[in-house]
Amino acid sequence: MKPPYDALMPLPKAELHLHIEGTLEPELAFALAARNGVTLPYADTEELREAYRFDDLQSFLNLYYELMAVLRTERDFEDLANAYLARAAAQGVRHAEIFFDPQAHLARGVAMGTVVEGLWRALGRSEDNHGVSTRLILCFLRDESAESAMETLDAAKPYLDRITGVGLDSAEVGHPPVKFREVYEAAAALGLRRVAHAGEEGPPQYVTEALDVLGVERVDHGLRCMEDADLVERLVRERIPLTLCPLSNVRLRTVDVLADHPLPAMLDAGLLCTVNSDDPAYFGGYVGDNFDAAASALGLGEDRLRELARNSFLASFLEDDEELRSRYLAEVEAYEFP
Ligand code: HPA
Ligand SMILES: [Zn+2]
Repeated sequence: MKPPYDALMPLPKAELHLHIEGTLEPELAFALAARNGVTLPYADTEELREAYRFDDLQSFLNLYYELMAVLRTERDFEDLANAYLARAAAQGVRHAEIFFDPQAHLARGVAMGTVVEGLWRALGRSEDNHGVSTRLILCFLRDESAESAMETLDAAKPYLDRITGVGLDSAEVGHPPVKFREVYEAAAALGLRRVAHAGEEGPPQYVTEALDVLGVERVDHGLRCMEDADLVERLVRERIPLTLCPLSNVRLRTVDVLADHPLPAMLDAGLLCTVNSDDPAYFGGYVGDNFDAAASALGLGEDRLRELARNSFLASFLEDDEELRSRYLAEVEAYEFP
């Protein structure tokens, strides 16, 4: 039986695929615009929300990068992160591994230190303030050059005590993982964990390449692996987690409707799937909303939902705090659906 909506909010979960810039709600965008004297090309929040009609990844990214203009100071990044953490905590998130896109800020003259220290003002106090443990993952923009990615990694070197790993995002098709071989090697040599978006809009070969060439430990989206049975078998055998984002897939037209989402087939195949929100301000919901929508549309029962919550902690980068991971896993097992 499908649990009622409210049951899925307190279910303890980790969020592993979340772009902090994608949590910028229209109300906060206008507040920051006013604070920083930035003019947005929209009259009000309603007109801005009207612009949230996406045909594909690129049409979303255009708006995503445009709105970042309002993020200028450490305090802006702190406020952005605190707003996310409060919403996430209210939806049962106990641990969040958060992506950020420094190149999009450096290009606007906002320094790496402003971004990282601003985010850290919120993340460093998140366990106390929100009851959410956090990690930070620096993403390279795959539609920028490999040289730019390497320069970005260099710029991040003074802040590596704040950064757990690297990722790869932005426009996927035409920008295969192999383009970033050297920067991923350099990141690995610095002791950073590695993930990458692959198989969202791009072909299954990009997933294989992310594993073989970049050495990723976790694949973001990875949806299109389902087109390649050998790849699915490998992902199952190697226990490679996939960070799925159901509402994002519908909004960006990767799947037509949620009822067609391959999540149940992926779980049946034995894949280590997790459910996440991606860019919740743009895609119609935070992670609890993704759990709820997926449960309703796909008829997920309690066992599947508990499996997804368990997977989120198993797939997290909590190797540096196994005690905390064990505590979270125990919370998942003890959770009683009302
Ligand atoms: O869903 C996404 N895919 C790729 N790049 C992104 N950058 C923010 N969100 C996304
Ligand atoms: Zn993403």
